[in-house]
Amino acid sequence: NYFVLALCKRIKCVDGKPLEEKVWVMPGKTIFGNNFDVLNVTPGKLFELARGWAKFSRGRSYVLHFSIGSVYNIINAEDAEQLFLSQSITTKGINYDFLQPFLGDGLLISREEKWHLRRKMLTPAFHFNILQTFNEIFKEESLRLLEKLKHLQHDNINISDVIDEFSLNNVCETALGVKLNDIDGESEYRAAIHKIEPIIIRRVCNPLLHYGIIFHLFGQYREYKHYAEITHNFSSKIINRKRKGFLLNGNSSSIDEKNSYVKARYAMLDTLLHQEAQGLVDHQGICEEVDTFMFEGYDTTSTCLKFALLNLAQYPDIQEKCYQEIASLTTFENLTVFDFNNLEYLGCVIKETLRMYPSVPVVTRRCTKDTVLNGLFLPTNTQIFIHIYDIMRDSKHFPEPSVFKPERFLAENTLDMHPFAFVPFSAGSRNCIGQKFAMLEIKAALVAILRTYRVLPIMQTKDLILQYGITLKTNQKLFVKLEPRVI
Ligand code: HEM
Repeated sequence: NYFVLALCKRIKCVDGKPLEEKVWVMPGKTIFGNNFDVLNVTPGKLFELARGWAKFSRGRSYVLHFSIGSVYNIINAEDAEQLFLSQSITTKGINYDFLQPFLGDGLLISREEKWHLRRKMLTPAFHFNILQTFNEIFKEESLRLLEKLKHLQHDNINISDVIDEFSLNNVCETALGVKLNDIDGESEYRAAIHKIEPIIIRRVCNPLLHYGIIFHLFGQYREYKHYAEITHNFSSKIINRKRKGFLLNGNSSSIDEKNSYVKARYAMLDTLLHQEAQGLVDHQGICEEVDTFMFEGYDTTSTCLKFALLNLAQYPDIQEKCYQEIASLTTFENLTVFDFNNLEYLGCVIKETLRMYPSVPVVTRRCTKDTVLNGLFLPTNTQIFIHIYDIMRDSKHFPEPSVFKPERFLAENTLDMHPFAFVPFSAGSRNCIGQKFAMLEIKAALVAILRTYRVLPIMQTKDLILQYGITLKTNQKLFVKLEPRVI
């Protein structure tokens, strides 16, 4: 149909049948395929457009045609399964290229051997033993969060600022091992990230800006560079601070490398500095991982926490059930990782929040060679967009998908759940390395808040206007009100 695009290599069915038999081929608005469908749309419009496509295809995965090539959009668990299980389709898609000046070639973006080595190097830094030490910091930071909320409790509270700060403090103090108390530039770092996000979405939506030279000349390259520098200056301060402590306290001598029974475990930045001392990673490598973990560890978790608070405010009966679950716990300071893990209903609330408002609504991959997936032939450079948001709103697996029902995640209700129906942390080899970290941090914050306050609604979740950022965003500020509990 698109004769202008006919020269491009296109997706085909392996068995020679028409493509429409396997996937929905989304009609474009012009003879230029879907190129002009997304041109210069806002992050909000893009989100709306993608939901429209998912509705139009009635749950079938669909193909879009662009001048840069075809995009295979996966929107159901059945089609996601083979992708997540694949050991060969692990290279990230085009939108991650645009993140590169900000995050460098860290774990999120890197590929092949480099990714493999780094993942192996950093996995122990998220081991259960390490989480136990992080738990103390999460609790400390949760108590500091309560202090802040105490001063705001008489007003409608804009939760973004306090939660963002909470989340960034946590990741810096745990994974990076540096307290932010006397390091300035934290709020500038957060502000810079929020300036970078729309620049990236704008670039994704304009195929011309995909070309580096055009983005440099006519895109927001200078602005992007400026904001990326702010984030890098902040992360450099953290690395320098940690490096000083590392040199002062001595380094690799404290690791019992020879004794295979004693496997020392360190927070992420310590691990990297130890590896640097052994020549296994260089300064550049440390910077890119710190940038990656600081961003991934902060923005994703704070997004989930904000939506969880909105949901709890919206559904007082659900909030009450959470309160009943935590009411009998010991004092907050004495809560262990086991105590938090045992909070089943609160866990269900967090999962249902992630299902309806996934912090990462879409992840992407690129075919680095001709590939066969789900009976489709995908030529080299085909982009694959895995719409986590749509997968988790599929009524086949989650009846009444727009209704907030934490009970869906009670153990007895998940026995027959499709293994790839609930994938907020992605799945397969490139799944989220920080998922247990995130669940623990979110639980600590919610327990602290819920045992002290009743969270009251100021806005309705149905009125939220969602939009794409690097993480899920809303185009309005998020407010709740707090009422102290009388115990
Ligand atoms: C609710 C919180 C979180 C959510 C929903 C989330 C979600 C995700 C998703 C969907 C991916 C896959 C990205 C892709 O395939 O392109 C991912 C990867 C990753 N996440 Fe998370 N994440 C969360 C918290 C965290 C935390 C707390 C950390 C670190 C402290 C973290 C670090 C990472 C890293 C480094 C990767 C890349 C892993 C790799 O490719 O090997 N995330 N996350």
